[in-house]
Amino acid sequence: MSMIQVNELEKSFGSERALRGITFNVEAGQIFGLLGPSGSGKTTTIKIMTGEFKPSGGEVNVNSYNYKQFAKNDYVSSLGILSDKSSLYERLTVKDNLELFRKLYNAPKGSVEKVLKDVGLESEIDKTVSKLSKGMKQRILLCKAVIHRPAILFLDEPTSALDPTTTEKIHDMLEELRDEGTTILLTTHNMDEATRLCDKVAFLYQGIIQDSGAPSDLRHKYKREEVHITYNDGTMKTVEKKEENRQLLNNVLFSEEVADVRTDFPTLGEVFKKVTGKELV
Ligand SMILES: Nc1ncnc2c1ncn2[C@@H]1O[C@H](COP(=O)(O)OP(=O)(O)OP(=O)(O)O)[C@@H](O)[C@H]1O
Repeated sequence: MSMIQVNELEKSFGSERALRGITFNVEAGQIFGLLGPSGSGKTTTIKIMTGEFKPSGGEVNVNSYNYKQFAKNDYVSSLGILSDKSSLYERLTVKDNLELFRKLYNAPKGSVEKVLKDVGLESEIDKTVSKLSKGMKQRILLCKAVIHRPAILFLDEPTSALDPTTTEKIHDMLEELRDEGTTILLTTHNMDEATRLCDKVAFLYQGIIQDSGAPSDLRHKYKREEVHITYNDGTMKTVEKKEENRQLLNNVLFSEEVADVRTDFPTLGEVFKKVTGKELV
C-alpha cells in the first residue's frame, strides 16, 4: 500500500521553480530517502507534505489525505516531524518537555519513559535540557517527534553534524520504528546513512528527480562493466567485461602471475555523481 503518493509536484517561489514536477511513491513501512545537495528542493518537498507550503501544481496524497486536507487535526496528529526548526524548552527538564507533548498528543502514560529508553537516555530524564549535549538534544527531539507513535515520520537531515555514536543510535531507533510499521521519509546529504537505512532513495537535483530506486539496485545499474587486474610485477590492466574477453578473464582467475583482480561496484555517492554530475555535499 502506498502511504505517500507524489505526482508531478511543482513549487515555485516567485519566478524560482524549486520543484519542477516530481513524482514518487513511498510504500507503508518503508524508509524513503530524498537525497540531494543544498538547494535541490528536499526541505520544500517535506514542507508541502507537512502542510507548511501549498503546492503550485501537481498532486500529493499522504496516508489517504489529499494536500488540501493537510491542515486537519487528525492528519497533523498522524505525523511526526523532525526539522531544523524543532525545538525544546531549554529551561525545563527532559521529562517536563516530553510530558507536554505526550499530553498534547494524548499518548498513554509511561510513553516518556519508554521512548527515552529506546534512545538510551532514560538516565537523563530529570536533567534540564540546556545542560544536554547537542547529540542528546537531537535524540530528545526525535523522542518528541515519535512520542505519539505516528504513522508517518518526516525527518529533515536527522543526523547532520552529529558524532558517529549518536548517529548510530538514531539509525537503530529508526530501524526499530520501521520494523513496527512506521513509514519514514528522510532527507540527507549522507550517502552512508542512505545506503544503510533506506529501502528506496530518490536523487533530487535542481528540483527534478534524476533517478530513484533501492540503493543496491542503483549501485548495480550504474556499475561499470570493467575488471582491474594487477600483475605480480606491479603492472595493471583494465579489461571490459564483455563476451570477447571471456577467455582472458577466465584465465586471469587461475593465473599465477596475477596478484589482484577487482571489479567496480560504485558507492551510492559515486552513483549520485554519475547521474547528476555533482558531488553530494
Ligand atoms: N520560503 C522560501 N522563499 C523563497 N525561496 C525558497 C523558500 N524556501 C526554499 N526556497 C528556495 O527553493 C529552493 C529549494 O530549497 P530547499 O530548502 O527545498 O532545498 P534543500 O534541498 O532542502 O537544501 P538544504 O540541503 O540546504 O536544506 C532553493 O533555491 C531555495 O532558495
